[in-house]
Amino acid sequence: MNTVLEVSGLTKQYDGIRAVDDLTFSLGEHTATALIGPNGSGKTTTLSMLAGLLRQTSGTIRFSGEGKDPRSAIGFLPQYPKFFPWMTAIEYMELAAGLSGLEGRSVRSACEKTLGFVGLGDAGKKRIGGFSGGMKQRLGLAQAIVHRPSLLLLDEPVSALDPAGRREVMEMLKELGGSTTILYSTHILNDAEEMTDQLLFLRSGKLIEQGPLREVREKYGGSGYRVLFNNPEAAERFAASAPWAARADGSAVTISGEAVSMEELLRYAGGHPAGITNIGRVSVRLEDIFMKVVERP
Ligand SMILES: Nc1ncnc2c1ncn2[C@@H]1O[C@H](COP(=O)(O)OP(=O)(O)OP(=O)(O)O)[C@@H](O)[C@H]1O
Repeated sequence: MNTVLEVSGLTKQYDGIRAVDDLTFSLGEHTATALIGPNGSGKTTTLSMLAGLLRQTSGTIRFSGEGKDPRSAIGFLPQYPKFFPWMTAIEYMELAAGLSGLEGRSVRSACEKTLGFVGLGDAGKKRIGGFSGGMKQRLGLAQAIVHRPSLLLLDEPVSALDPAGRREVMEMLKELGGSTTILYSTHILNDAEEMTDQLLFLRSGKLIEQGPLREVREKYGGSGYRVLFNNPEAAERFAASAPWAARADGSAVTISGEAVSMEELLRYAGGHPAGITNIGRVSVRLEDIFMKVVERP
């Protein structure tokens, strides 16, 4: 896979605080990477340096589009995009398109098409001052993608949205992911779980865990099975007599995916069916992994 961005030893030192500390990672072409970490862990500072808005104290950022004007190759959505309330959405888009290097007669249609893509097709002539928070967030995304960047950096793209808006924007990002490399920070871990090839965990400016979601998941508990019973006693009996390690919790029994295959489990359960109401697969949630990673010594 081609590498789009290579970051090595990236560090940002402010007076008295190392906001970003020696980050090394790379982004493969057309992959989506979630940058996650507690408040103040350095996500915004990292994205700002990658977007070229903030100079690093040390370290290197190598972008495969080097040589090209980064404004035309990178799209950036800040955490709190700033708008001129007196401008209409289409005027703002044309301004953003110009700053990204788009010129000529196609600019207007690119802006209209992008507004349509983010669900603001009918709002082009409306003033931004009258937009809801969700509409502004969509407009922020639209300005970041109007020039079809090869690298899209998004700082909390969905945090300001309601659940329906979040879903829509995540679907848009998935669609863009087919042709763009995306790095986004988020606190909404359910969403990250859906659209992540790679995870980067930051804590106090340091990258303390990274890797493909599947590998990180395996490392922090993996996947397994949950057998549900119609009463806790039946669950206890099943867990105590099962030939593999099984943990009863109320009316449920959890079994590690490493201990047994689904086929074996079903065969065993068929011979010991007392009280069983459901058998399913479960995976450790990203939220649980997050807590383990950030609380790790
Ligand atoms: N201009 C600055 N001067 C001094 N310290 C700063 C500056 N900008 C950020 N910091 C500090 O750097 C650290 C990282 O901040 P940053 O905003 O990058 O974190 P974050 O992970 O994006 O947080 P959040 O999730 O709350 O948005 C914080 O301790 C912050 O106070």
